[in-house]
Amino acid sequence: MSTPTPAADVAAAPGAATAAVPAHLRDAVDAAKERVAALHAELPRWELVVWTAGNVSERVRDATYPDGSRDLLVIKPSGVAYDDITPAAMVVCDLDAALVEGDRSPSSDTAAHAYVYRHLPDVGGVVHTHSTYATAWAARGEPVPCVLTMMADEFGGDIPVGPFALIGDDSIGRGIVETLRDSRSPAVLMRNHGPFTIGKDARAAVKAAVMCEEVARTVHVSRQLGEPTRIPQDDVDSLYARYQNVYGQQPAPDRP
Ligand SMILES: O=C(CO)[C@@H](O)[C@H](O)COP(=O)(O)O
Repeated sequence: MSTPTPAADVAAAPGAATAAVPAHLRDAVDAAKERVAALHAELPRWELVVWTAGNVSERVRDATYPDGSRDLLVIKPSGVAYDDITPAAMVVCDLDAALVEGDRSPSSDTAAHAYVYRHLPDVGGVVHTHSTYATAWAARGEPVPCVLTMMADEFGGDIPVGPFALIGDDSIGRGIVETLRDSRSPAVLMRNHGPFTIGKDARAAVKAAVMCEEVARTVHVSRQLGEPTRIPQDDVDSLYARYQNVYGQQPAPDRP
């Protein structure tokens, strides 16, 4: 098995790739490019973004380094129209956000995504949108209160607000991690910016982004009618446990 080239050991011109995708990760990276490109199409389909706003990434694990230090991420290039997002257009970076493969600048949120992968090892997908209702809550700096069974199911409580952070470095990532590290919620509303969601893979993070917008909208509408009622914590816990462990199709039991 070939040893991956550490990005930091290879000098390169600014903006150029600093390392190649290791041969043993080639198939996994290509498969992730297919998934991530297709998932970007879900953002406009669910009306979570306008123009080129928003981004999806997925972690590619390198099992030869179980500490995750050589994992890669696949993300879209910055400022590219959703219609032009194809698997071949995808960009590969290491978890320091250095370019590994691709001929365009990575998403402006790459450092934020990379920070999340570095600090939350179970996270395999990250999504950022500017979906209208979730972003409206972010603009107010107010968590979405857990007043719906769908919220208890998916988020296990309120959707929290993260700190205001400037775009471009890992400040957003730090805010996401410090807010979500001890939360069951896979979504955080970054103050004055918008939702960032996480999941075991990119698809799960996209689902969390869709659900986040849905409940932000419903709770907002409910508020127009009066103050919605919180679900008691015991019921939130019970709903969350059922949805996370029982809901949907369970694997078939082993047969003798
Ligand atoms: O809000 C931001 C920056 O955080 C982004 O969502 C941009 O709107 C899209 O950036 P790219 O992914 O195209 O660089």
